[in-house]
Amino acid sequence: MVLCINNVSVSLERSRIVHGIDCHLEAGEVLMLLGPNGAGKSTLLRAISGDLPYGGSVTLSGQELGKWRPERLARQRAVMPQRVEVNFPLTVEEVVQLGRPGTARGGSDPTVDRLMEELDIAHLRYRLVPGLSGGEQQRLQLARVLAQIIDSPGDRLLLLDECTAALDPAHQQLVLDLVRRLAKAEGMAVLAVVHDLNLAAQFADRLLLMREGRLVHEGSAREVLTPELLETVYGFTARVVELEEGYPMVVPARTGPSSAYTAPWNPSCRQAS
Ligand SMILES: Nc1ncnc2c1ncn2[C@@H]1O[C@H](COP(=O)(O)OP(=O)(O)OP(=O)(O)O)[C@@H](O)[C@H]1O
Repeated sequence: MVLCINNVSVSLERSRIVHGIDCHLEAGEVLMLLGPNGAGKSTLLRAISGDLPYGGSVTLSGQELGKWRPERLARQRAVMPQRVEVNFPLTVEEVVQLGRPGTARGGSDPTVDRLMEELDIAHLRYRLVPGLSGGEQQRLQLARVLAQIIDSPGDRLLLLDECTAALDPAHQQLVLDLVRRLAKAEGMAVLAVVHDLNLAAQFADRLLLMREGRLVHEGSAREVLTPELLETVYGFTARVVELEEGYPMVVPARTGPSSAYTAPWNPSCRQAS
């Protein structure tokens, strides 16, 4: 088991934000964490990232996080937080290289080149980071965190907090496809906070649904993305349709003034049973 979270709780300013979460993650698995705003997803991720103190136990490869030597841990666990501000005048290539301690700055590194290609930032290689668009910055930060662990021996854990929030639909697909391919090909374990239920259905092996700091449901997309659970957790009325591609899709129900919009009929969709 790469990651074991046992009875983890987090308190901030004397308020309990995360209440006794249990979950585990195996090599090659992609687990996505869902839930409404304020559910405690980022707080849980920050605890696993070593950013916040927690109660309970979090082990990586069987060893409690606090017992890892920081330099070893940095080769096994990489974290992409929700917001990364980069205001210093480094080039795109230099920022990706920050994830590769030991590689000479300016020296050639095939892993850096490959990640820049995969994340569609190779053409920005010599651009200074402060001038990049939000989506370009987000892809760059993912390249940097992947560079940190991609070729480390042993278990690797990738923690992503809304890593597609600034991306257009094509780049959302590109990024999550890469993350999933790396999980399957390299055995990386991935825990990602996402808001887009349909991206979660498409790319996750398992979903974990949180509300008010507690785990509400865990399972496959079909088990978690049900109209009943979505209504209970988000207060959101939706239909769930089964796609021919083999995963479900959530379609918001038309309510109120927005009902003027009529979605085009899609013959590849049929109602989930
Ligand atoms: N330092 C803090 N002190 C007190 N409460 C905090 C602190 N930081 C966060 N919170 C609260 O903890 C709750 C959970 O926040 P968190 O950022 O983990 O939620 P989230 O599920 O990631 O939400 P979102 O989807 O909006 O990003 C929120 O109600 C937030 O206001």
